[in-house]
Amino acid sequence: MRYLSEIIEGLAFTKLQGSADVEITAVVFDSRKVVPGALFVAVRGTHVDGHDYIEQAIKDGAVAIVCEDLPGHTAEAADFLMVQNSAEALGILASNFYANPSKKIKLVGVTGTNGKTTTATLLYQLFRDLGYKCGLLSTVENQINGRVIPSTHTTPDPVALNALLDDMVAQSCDYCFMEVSSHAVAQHRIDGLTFAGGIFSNLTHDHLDYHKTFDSYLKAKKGFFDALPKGAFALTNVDDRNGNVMLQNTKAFKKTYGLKNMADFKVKVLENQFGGLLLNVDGDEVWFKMVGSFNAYNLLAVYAAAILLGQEKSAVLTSLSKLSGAEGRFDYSIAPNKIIGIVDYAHTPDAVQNVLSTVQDIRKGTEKVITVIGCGGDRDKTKRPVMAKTACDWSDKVILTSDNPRTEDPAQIIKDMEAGVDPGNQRKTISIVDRREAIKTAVHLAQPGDIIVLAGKGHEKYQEINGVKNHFDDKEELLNAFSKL
Ligand SMILES: CC(=O)N[C@H]1[C@@H](OP(=O)(O)OP(=O)(O)OC[C@H]2O[C@@H](n3ccc(=O)[nH]c3=O)[C@H](O)[C@@H]2O)O[C@H](CO)[C@@H](O)[C@@H]1O[C@H](C)C(=O)N[C@@H](C)C(=O)N[C@H](CCC(=O)O)C(=O)O
Ligand SMILES: Nc1ncnc2c1ncn2[C@@H]1O[C@H](COP(=O)(O)OP(=O)(O)OP(=O)(O)O)[C@@H](O)[C@H]1O
Ligand SMILES: N[C@H](CCC[C@H](N)C(=O)O)C(=O)O
Ligand SMILES: [Mg+2]
Repeated sequence: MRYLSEIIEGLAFTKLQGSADVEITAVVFDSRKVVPGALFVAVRGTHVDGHDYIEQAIKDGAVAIVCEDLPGHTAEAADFLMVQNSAEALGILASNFYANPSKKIKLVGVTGTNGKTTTATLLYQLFRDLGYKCGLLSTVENQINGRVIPSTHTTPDPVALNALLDDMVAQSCDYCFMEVSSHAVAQHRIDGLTFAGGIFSNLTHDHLDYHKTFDSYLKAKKGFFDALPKGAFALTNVDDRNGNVMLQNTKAFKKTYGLKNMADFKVKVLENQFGGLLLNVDGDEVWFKMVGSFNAYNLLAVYAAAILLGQEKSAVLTSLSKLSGAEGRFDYSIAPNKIIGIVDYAHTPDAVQNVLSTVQDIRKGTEKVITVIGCGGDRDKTKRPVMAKTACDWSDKVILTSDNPRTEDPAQIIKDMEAGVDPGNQRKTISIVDRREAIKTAVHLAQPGDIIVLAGKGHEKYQEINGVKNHFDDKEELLNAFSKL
């Protein structure tokens, strides 16, 4: 329980009505979750306007309201505070409500189109191996010192986020490694947090349904670096064409990493096999369990961040060489008849190309690559034809299927994908709406030694169809089909 006066510290507002010193039991931005004594923040969303629920929130016991526009009639029962941007205010209010946990832990954020989960998870695994207490906020799951807390978003909303950080502080965590999605920056989910460092992985095509243009997607990512405080580090991938853009306006100290361009931290890929990567890291040759040269970037980012956080090189490399990263990323299994199956979360054109080009780099030569791929419904439609084209360009056979259709017609999503397939590649593709059947067919078509790539769902344990999440697990389906061979 805290007083309103404490929660609004640092918030720019026009006080309109009330004492500003009532006791607050919770900060809530969804009227359906209001409890007696709550502070309700009215946020304008993509579907509805939280301002329309102010009256309901007060009926349900809210004692204070933060809003951008005052409703026609204001109930005497509540304090009203008017702000310019409620979403921005929510970040500050949530941080204050939990007594600013991000200031009591070293918080490191990872942003970029691909590699966030891998990088954040490796950092979490590394620092735990080095003996620290840590938290992780990621797409796959959240964790506090090994305790798993299911995650619903890549970056949680500000209230959930601060509650998790507060829990980490209570569990004496030294570090928290978190993913920062572009939605989170644009929706102010990370406002009010104090970061010790930020890492940029890369920027390629994704989420244009939400950001509309690549430029505004870029601006969202850059916004994270612009807001980093002095004293934090801003670590960027200079091989990405937007890597330096991230550093343009940051107050944090700037550090770079890369495989190709001049950088503060560099590695060289010496070997790239199914068994892992042999890298030269600042003169030391080290084997890592992670597969694919894109993972050389993730490993380098993790290594660089660990050094910037004051860790010792040899201890970092020894620990890092043992780690295998997040679930469902280049996860491979071998069938009794030697078919290889790879489950990977590639759900952007660049990730599809990276995973498939890696397979091409490390396969022995004569084997065929069969890719099973779909695209999510109610998400960026423009990536569908590109992902299908990329899959065809890098595979011998492609089975176009469903990912999470959500509220869309799965057959139409597949049609959108088919539109991207070059005429010369059309005979390479088959379309099978049912993902389970698609996986079975891939296994059926494969000869010993062939490589099957199941792209897009990685760790996901469900398939979302019309608002219902049915149990579905690519790895389980793959192993099931293998067992029937
Ligand atoms: C498009 C998007 O990002 N939407 C997020 C947004 O919801 P919204 O703007 O649609 O909210 P809305 O339904 O219009 O409601 C507006 C406001 O009215 C309130 N409301 C609504 C109804 C009601 O009865 N009472 C009430 O008070 C809502 O609580 C909200 O504050 O704010 C919500 C609260 O933070 C999020 O849960 C929600 O995520 C949705 C579920 C989602 O699917 N988001 C995805 C796209 C996402 O965020 N992805 C990123 C990146 C993924 C990645 O690349 O890894 C992520 O970080 O996970
Ligand atoms: N550094 C990288 N560069 C390009 N592609 C990558 C990189 N790391 C991973 N990938 C590819 O992207 C997929 C997703 O990786 P990961 O889950 O780490 O990314 P993410 O940024 O967290 O994605 P999301 O936006 O869904 O949270 C992987 O399965 C792999 O195919
Ligand atoms: N974090 C990504 C997940 C996509 C995963 C894919 N399986 C899908 O459902 O589209 C997003 O929100 O775009
Ligand atoms: Mg992620």
